[in-house]
Amino acid sequence: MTATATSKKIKAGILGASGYTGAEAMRLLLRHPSVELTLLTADRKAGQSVEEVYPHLGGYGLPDMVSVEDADWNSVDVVFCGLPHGTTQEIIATLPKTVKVVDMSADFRLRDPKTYAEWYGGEHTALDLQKEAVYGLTELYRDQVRDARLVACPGCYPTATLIALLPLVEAGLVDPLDLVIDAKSGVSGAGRGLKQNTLFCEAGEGLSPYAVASHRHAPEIEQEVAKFAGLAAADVRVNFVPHLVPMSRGELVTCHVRLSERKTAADLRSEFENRYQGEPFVRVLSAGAIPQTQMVRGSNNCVIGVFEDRIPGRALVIAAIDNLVKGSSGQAIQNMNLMFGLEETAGLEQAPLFP
Ligand SMILES: NC(=O)C1=CN([C@@H]2O[C@H](COP(=O)(O)OP(=O)(O)OC[C@H]3O[C@@H](n4cnc5c(N)ncnc54)[C@H](OP(=O)(O)O)[C@@H]3O)[C@@H](O)[C@H]2O)C=CC1
Ligand SMILES: CC(=O)N[C@@H](CCC(=O)OP(=O)(O)O)C(=O)O
Repeated sequence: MTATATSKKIKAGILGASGYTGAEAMRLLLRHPSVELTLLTADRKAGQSVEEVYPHLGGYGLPDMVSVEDADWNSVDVVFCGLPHGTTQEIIATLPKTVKVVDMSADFRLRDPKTYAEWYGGEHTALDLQKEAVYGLTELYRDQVRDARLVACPGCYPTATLIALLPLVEAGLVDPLDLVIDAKSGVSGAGRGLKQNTLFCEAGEGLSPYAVASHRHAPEIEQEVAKFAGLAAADVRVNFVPHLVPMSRGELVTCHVRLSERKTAADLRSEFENRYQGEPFVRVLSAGAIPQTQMVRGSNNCVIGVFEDRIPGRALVIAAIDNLVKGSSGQAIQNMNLMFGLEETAGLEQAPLFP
């Protein structure tokens, strides 16, 4: 179904609407010219109104939250999944094939079932769907996303990291076997569920590295770096360390790269300028300008800066996104737009919120 083929609005459901990515998807889709929200699901909050769960979204006439068991799949053309890992695959497997799926969880991102089982604590239960899924890093997979029924949106850290690295790896400008990624995220990246490390007293006024060199986004980044470098995934290992930062949203990655012979930071900048020219949501900053999370807050934008390193033969690429927009719900809507033949930017045009 394309928007040009029918004037009817696309009927969209959000599974996991009571979570943070679900709330952000609701906020963005409320302004989407071609989408009507017809189904919202929750687990513990099933039966509650949107106003009860998210007071800031009250008064927009959204449907109440229902459990997945009570969902009417005939009421939707597409579902956005903001569900925990493992849960999505079970639920999606029961859906009619006519419903398109934009998944924000990690269930369909990893192509190798063994790697999935190793990092996500068990066998995948919907391998046929995993094979069908297209990796939804829109800027790099646009053509495949257009034709997909099931899109697996990248994790928030991989989104920023891969936008910053894949064009350089593909062009042979940096060594794919020497990538160090120093990543920071706002606390909403951990979801709305109660967790000790995201309590105000534990996350506030401090900076905490976690999952040091053992985060499940490392194999996802390695999968894509390997693909774009023409290597086997098993041969690529990246150094990836995430940090929790006391801010509600935003994400920034500082990527330390080794330049290929005779290449300079200026070559990296030229590659980005060529590659991302005309991209509606990726902005390569002018030399010297420093990416900050404040530049992208509330928007679907990704800003990138390239810097010389004092160590000869090395450079730094810094990228910032909003984890709840480009890092999840915004990118998911960008993908949905392509899947339905809409303007890629529909519903996503808002400028960043500052201060
Ligand atoms: N937060 C972020 O920045 C990003 C998150 N993601 C991924 O997106 C997904 C959603 O994340 P987020 O919104 O932060 O998570 P939240 O924890 O905030 O929300 C999870 C949602 O799933 C529902 N849910 C939980 N268990 C079940 C179940 N067994 N059956 C049906 N529904 C269930 C919850 O319902 P209820 O509240 O009623 O219990 C809630 O609506 C996760 O896979 C996450 O890793 C990806 C990129 C970025
Ligand atoms: C701050 C924080 O806790 N962030 C989450 C990443 C959220 C996300 O993008 O990832 P997934 O969809 O892969 O879960 C984490 O590190 O687990």
